[in-house]
Amino acid sequence: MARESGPGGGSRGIALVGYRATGKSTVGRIVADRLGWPFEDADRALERRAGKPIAAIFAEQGENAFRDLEQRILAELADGRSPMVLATGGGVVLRQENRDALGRFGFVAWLAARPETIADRLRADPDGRPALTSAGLLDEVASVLERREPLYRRVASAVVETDGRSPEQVAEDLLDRLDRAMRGGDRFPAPDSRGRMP
Ligand SMILES: Nc1ncnc2c1ncn2[C@@H]1O[C@H](COP(=O)(O)OP(=O)(O)OP(=O)(O)O)[C@@H](O)[C@H]1O
Ligand SMILES: O=C(O)C1=C[C@@H](O)[C@@H](O)[C@H](O)C1
Ligand SMILES: [Mg+2]
Repeated sequence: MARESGPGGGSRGIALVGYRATGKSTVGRIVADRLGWPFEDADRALERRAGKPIAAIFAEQGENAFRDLEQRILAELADGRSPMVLATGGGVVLRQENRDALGRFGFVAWLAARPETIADRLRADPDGRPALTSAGLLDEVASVLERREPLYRRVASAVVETDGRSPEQVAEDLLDRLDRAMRGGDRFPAPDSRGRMP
């Protein structure tokens, strides 16, 4: 799959990208537990730094200010040397600087889902996510996702489908993809997806 920074080129571990409610935070935690690696959620790191929820940043300072902070947080998180599992924000791929920073991760998993699935999950998880357009929920998801898909694809080492699968099944698939990528010779930091050192 095409990448801007070369497949498996980074040493920062695993990053999960994808639209809202594709399960980056939920699945990322499971994968980190399985690997025994630290887990970080870029959205939560950003909220800690800002001292307020993302919705308040959008409302008070606008989306651009949020994107600037998102870029700073990702740059910091990508700058360590030991492996971690990072759940990113859904719009992280919008900026070239962020796509470059994702190249510091050895494996970038794109969690994918159909717009209908995403809208259903968002309705069931009213987490105060700010609107991204003035359209209705399903129209917003479909149109924003369509615009972002080429960007997710550009940074992804693998696409992991999440429709009709539990977070545990998605995590298992991700770990299998990781194993396969390592066997395929991609450079990746130890240990492997079962916690073994190569
Ligand atoms: N595979 C799945 N099957 C069913 N529900 C799921 C699945 N993955 C995630 N969910 C549910 O969808 C909601 C959003 O999940 P989560 O917060 O992990 O997504 P996210 O990709 O991190 O979203 P965001 O970009 O908004 O942070 C939660 O209620 C979660 O339980
Ligand atoms: O898709 C998006 O643009 C966003 C997704 C969330 O993870 C947050 O990063 C924020 O709500 C913006
Ligand atoms: Mg999340």
